[in-house]
Amino acid sequence: MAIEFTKYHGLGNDFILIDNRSASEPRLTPDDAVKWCDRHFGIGADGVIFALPGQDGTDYTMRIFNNDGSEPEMCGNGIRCLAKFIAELEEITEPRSYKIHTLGGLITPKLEANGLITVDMGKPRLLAAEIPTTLVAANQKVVNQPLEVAGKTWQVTCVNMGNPHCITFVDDVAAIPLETVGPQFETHAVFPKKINTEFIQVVRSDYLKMRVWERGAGITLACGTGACASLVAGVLNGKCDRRATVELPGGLLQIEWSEADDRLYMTGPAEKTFVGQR
Ligand SMILES: N[C@@H](CCC[C@H](N)C(=O)O)C(=O)O
Repeated sequence: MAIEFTKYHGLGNDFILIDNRSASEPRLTPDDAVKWCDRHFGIGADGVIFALPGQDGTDYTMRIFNNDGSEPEMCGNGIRCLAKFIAELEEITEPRSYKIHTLGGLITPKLEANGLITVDMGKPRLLAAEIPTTLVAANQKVVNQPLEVAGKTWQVTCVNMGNPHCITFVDDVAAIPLETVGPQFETHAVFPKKINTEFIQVVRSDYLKMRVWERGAGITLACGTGACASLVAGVLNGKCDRRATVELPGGLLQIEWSEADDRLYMTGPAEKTFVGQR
């Protein structure tokens, strides 16, 4: 039987959204997701997102498969798309927020009157399992660790925003050969769960330029969790303010790491592109 879907994107980071409210397991397998996401033989997307019933007192559960079929814990651009998708399913037009259960914890997107979505992304974790313990043990520093990749030593800071990120500050993001170094970061032996990799150019203390190689999806036009993780890395390295604009190839995100509650707040758009069935 054909399954209905809606295609959304958050700054060009694009997803197939599926109404999965009637079942607690995703309606597609990871193999299906690979086929659906194929840009030549399928619908084409960076991932497939399922709106499932809530659990532990939440309104909904979000599950997501990357376009290689792997399942990440969280997705920042995806959860903005999910908020718009469920508002449409519920026929809600006024501002409201949703409590969403994810594998990365409770996340709360809020639909604003201006059409943007502000997401309470929770607190960053710095000493998560994803931070290579070999590196931490080497000099007991959490930020700015040396890491050998592609024959070069990079200074990296690893931040977990539900999913793991490895951030490097560079002078010129345009000069980074993402297609070649990205996969080598992603599959580096020190990251047993693989990793998302962000390269950040500090334009001003309140304006960062970012390019990303995503775990399980490769080069994407934007990454919300990556933008949050990068701002945290920037603050910890004394390179940026706690509130900054992050410029991605697909557009701008506003990110704040609140001093008051230690939580990250991400504001950006989500747009519906088309509906279909397959
Ligand atoms: N694009 C996303 C992150 C999607 C998951 C990522 N590829 C992973 O495997 O962790 C975002 O906007 O956060």
